[in-house]
Amino acid sequence: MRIAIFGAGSTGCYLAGQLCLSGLDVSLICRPSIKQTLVENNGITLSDYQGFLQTVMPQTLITDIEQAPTAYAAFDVVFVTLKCHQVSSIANTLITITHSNSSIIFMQNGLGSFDTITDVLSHCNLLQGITPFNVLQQPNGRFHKGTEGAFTLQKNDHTKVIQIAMLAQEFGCSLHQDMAPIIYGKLLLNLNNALNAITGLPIKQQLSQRDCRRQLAAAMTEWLNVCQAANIELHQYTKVTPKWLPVILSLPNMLFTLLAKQMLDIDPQARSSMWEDIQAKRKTEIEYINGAVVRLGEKYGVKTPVNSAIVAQIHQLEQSL
Ligand SMILES: NC(=O)C1=CN([C@@H]2O[C@H](COP(=O)(O)OP(=O)(O)OC[C@H]3O[C@@H](n4cnc5c(N)ncnc54)[C@H](OP(=O)(O)O)[C@@H]3O)[C@@H](O)[C@H]2O)C=CC1
Ligand SMILES: CC(C)(CO)C(=O)C(=O)O
Repeated sequence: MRIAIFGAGSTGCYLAGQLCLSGLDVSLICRPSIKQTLVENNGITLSDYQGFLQTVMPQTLITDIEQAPTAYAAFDVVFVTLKCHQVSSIANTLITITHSNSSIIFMQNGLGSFDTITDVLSHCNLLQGITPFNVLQQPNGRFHKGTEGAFTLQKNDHTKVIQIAMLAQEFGCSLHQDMAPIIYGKLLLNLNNALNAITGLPIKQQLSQRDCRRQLAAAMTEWLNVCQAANIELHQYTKVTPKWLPVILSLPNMLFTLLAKQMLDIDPQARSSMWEDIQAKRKTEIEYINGAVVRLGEKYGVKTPVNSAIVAQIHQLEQSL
């Protein structure tokens, strides 16, 4: 089984590293700067907040598909790990590198990017996946996992093989038939991405401040209201059920610290991917995250002023950089 990671950046390199260490055949399709970093540092170094540290080199590093004839119809599984707004631009290349039995697994946060591509890719199996944890790209080809969780993939014959290989290395990997609750539930957590980028603080420090938690609770409450109106079910990622999260987040600091130990058991330096985007002066995924809450709110007649304000603030930040 040949696997490609298309758009290997923070999460893509982390996933590639775990797959390689699981004994799978992995190629990266990445920017020349990533290739150069990996060549100079003998591969991808995976590290995590619990002390894991290992370096591994993927089989092939491709920076230009047109210069890689061995990539034509070559991949049985392609993980797409680029940003939401970049997904639709790679449709033709995805067709070129896959065959009729391939599985393409889209690993984006938020809502909407998957829908932009499904119509044009009807030749093979289209799946979704989620990275429930944070990955920060660091110097020297190091990719650091800052929070807990394991890759979550839609179930089919390819992902079953991947899961077995990953579990054998104790990496964790969960499979689900119905990805909708997984994606919608993750969106609830991603409502912190923009707030984290706005405060500029590490997530742990941000969540230690009650005012910051209350803003997050307000944004989450709007999404929970939309989900109730739209009859959307949410997967539970935290110890408490989604509907209790805003309540817990709004507690005074002492009570919150006592009750939400797991939420604060994260790397002191972990930040959201949107914080990384703002720092790198890249376009953010705000329209697919808080923007999606606003759009669905409009559709179901639920007011979402908090998320609208967050969208506007992030657009302002994008323009000021
Ligand atoms: N980072 C994180 O901690 C988490 C991220 N996610 C989600 O995962 C998805 C991916 O995020 P993340 O890994 O952070 O993204 P990154 O921006 O780190 O990685 C995407 C990579 O793909 C590259 N790329 C874009 N287009 C192409 C192309 N045509 N050919 C080759 N390379 C390309 C980008 O280069 P360039 O920048 O030059 O365009 C970048 O290096 C997002 O939806 C994000 O929300 C989910 C959980 C955690
Ligand atoms: C893991 C989490 C929720 C961390 O903020 C994330 O998805 C992101 O940074 O994009």
